[in-house]
Amino acid sequence: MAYYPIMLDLSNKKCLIVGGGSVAERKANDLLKAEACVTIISPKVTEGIENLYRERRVDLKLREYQQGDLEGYFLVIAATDVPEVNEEIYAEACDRGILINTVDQKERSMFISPAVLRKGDLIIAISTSGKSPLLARKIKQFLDDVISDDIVNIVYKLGDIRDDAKARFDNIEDRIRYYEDVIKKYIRE
Ligand SMILES: C[C@@]1(CC(=O)O)c2cc3[nH]c(cc4nc(cc5[nH]c(cc(n2)[C@H]1CCC(=O)O)[C@@](C)(CC(=O)O)[C@@H]5CCC(=O)O)C(CC(=O)O)=C4CCC(=O)O)c(CCC(=O)O)c3CC(=O)O
Ligand SMILES: NC(=O)C1=CN([C@@H]2O[C@H](COP(=O)(O)OP(=O)(O)OC[C@H]3O[C@@H](n4cnc5c(N)ncnc54)[C@H](O)[C@@H]3O)[C@@H](O)[C@H]2O)C=CC1
Repeated sequence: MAYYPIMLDLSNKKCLIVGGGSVAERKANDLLKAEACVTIISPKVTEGIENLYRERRVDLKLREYQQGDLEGYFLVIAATDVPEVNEEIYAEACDRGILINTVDQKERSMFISPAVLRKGDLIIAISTSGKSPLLARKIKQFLDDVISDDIVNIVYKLGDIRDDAKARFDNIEDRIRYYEDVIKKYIRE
């Protein structure tokens, strides 16, 4: 499988997770970090999901998945521990043209989740194309240790000077030279 990585804007988009175990909880927290509107359908849920519901951060339907549940959603994650149910959800998502991630079968997924390191606006996503999620997590931890938190300010400042540079320099070559000088200065510091 040759994947195409993208950065999706999920803010205020309706996203559904079917299943309420530890995998569903991890995916729910990641979707919330992206400011998505999250609904979970599952007869049983973890304490973590129960807390998210109590804090009104997710909507919850305490029942099994039914055909038709995907109506109106932008994205769905099939995270039950029953392969046949995940297959049904995948089939409905394909019929409706909804983006789907099936946690137990990458062949039944239109996208898979990378391990994600966030430092302010810098987002580093690591995928092994599904070969070893554990390795993806370890690489994330390694990068977290070696990339200083100063990067948060550097990215912020570079974002800030960009509008100014567009007004100051007419051509892109001059702008790129300017950004490179600023980046060199910050990295040296
Ligand atoms: C294909 C994919 C689909 C998807 O979920 O999107 C998938 C599938 C499966 N994962 C399984 C197992 C584990 N998954 C993790 C952890 C994570 N899994 C994540 C992503 C992905 N997992 C996608 C590919 C990512 C890539 O391309 O590398 C991460 C990165 C992000 C996230 O989940 O959001 C997150 C780390 C988050 C972080 O810490 O940052 C751990 C380790 C742990 O829990 O510590 C284990 C146990 C160790 C191991 O197996 O490696 C199993 C077998 C279950 C079984 O054996 O029963 C399947 C199914 C299969 O492979 O058949
Ligand atoms: N993608 C990933 O990162 C990983 C995937 N997995 C896979 O993910 C699956 C789920 O893992 P866990 O969360 O640990 O399992 P779990 O057993 O803790 O949770 C399964 C959840 O699915 C719910 N469920 C069962 N039937 C349902 C139905 N018909 N409708 C709605 N909800 C239903 C259960 O109530 C439960 O809340 C496992 O089968 C495993 O193969 C496991 C580890 C990591």
